[in-house]
Amino acid sequence: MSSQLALENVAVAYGSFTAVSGVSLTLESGEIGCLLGPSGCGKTTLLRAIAGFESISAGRISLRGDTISQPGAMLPPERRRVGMVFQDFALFPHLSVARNIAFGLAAMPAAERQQRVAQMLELVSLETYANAYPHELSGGQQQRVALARALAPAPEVLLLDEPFSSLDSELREQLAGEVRELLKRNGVTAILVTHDQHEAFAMADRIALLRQGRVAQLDTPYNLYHNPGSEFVAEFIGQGSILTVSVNEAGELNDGLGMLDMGHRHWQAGETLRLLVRPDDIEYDEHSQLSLVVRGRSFRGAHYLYDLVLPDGQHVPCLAPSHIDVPPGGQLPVRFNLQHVVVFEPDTTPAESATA
Ligand SMILES: Nc1ncnc2c1ncn2[C@@H]1O[C@H](COP(=O)(O)OP(=O)(O)OP(=O)(O)O)[C@@H](O)[C@H]1O
Repeated sequence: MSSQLALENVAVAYGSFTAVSGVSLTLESGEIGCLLGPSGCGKTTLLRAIAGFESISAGRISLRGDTISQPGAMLPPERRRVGMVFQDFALFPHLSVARNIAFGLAAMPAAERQQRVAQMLELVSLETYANAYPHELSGGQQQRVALARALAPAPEVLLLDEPFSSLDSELREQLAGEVRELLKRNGVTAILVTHDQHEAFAMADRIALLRQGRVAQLDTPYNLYHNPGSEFVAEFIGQGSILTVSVNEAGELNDGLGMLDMGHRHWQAGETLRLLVRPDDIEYDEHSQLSLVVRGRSFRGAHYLYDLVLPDGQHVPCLAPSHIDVPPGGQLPVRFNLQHVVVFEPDTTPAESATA
């Protein structure tokens, strides 16, 4: 059976500049995907290509097996059965909530339209706001109206363009979780664009992390964090440091501290490796012989995130309970717990250019 949405080897060019190339990904029915990445990596360009606002210069985009974009041919946005929620919600200020939601249903007979609007109001729990105007609603409520409006025509895929960015940061993660619940409950296939990994984690089943117009890794949130395939992914996702370490004659890793306990893993003597160390790979241990200098720290409520200096000058993060209160310049006794860390071969390839 065909995927709900499939991108095969898609490229998008603006004149001679190739903004996106070689992008392949599929979404199955009811799946929530995410395009994540730093500013300028091509997220919006890809979303616009899926919506039909941007033509593609290579590859194919299809919805349930039907081609909607290929070089030189594209179905116009209004014929794609794609719904869109914009960054600023784009509600019509002079229309009531109900009329905003009814906007895309002009072709429907009036009675059916009214029923559909009522159903959408219920879906987003705004039944009592049908006659309110957008300015009378909170940011979160406005967003639910935008969602209801986009879902009203029953699109085959819902596109969400940075849907939480105009809301305050406290609300964002909570809303991302709520929107996920709503979409999952209703079996909506959706794709979200964001540069915020917490939003991506809270909403998506699978994430395509983009770098300079290409997919750096397409994976579950768990794998992106725990099994990053490259240093770029490791540095973009979560916190951590990448240490340069050498392998000694016994095949063990040595970083100037003595040996790092890596469980049963061994490497070729003489090699240099890059090791991803996450804050939870280094634990506070009051009995440890090893103390590291505190370079800085930030308060996280239950924890301090410490920035510690190794004897050779490299830094490592460490998450310690916040009652362990060592100011910068002090020494924190720690233990390395590196059984699950990720090791990279040295990355000598220069960053790829997006321009083909
Ligand atoms: N209309 C355009 N004409 C020419 N270049 C463009 C156009 N739109 C985007 N670009 C370029 O294409 C690249 C990708 O842009 P895009 O807006 O897709 O990135 P993004 O990942 O969505 O970034 P942001 O998170 O900042 O919105 C950038 O280098 C951008 O400068």
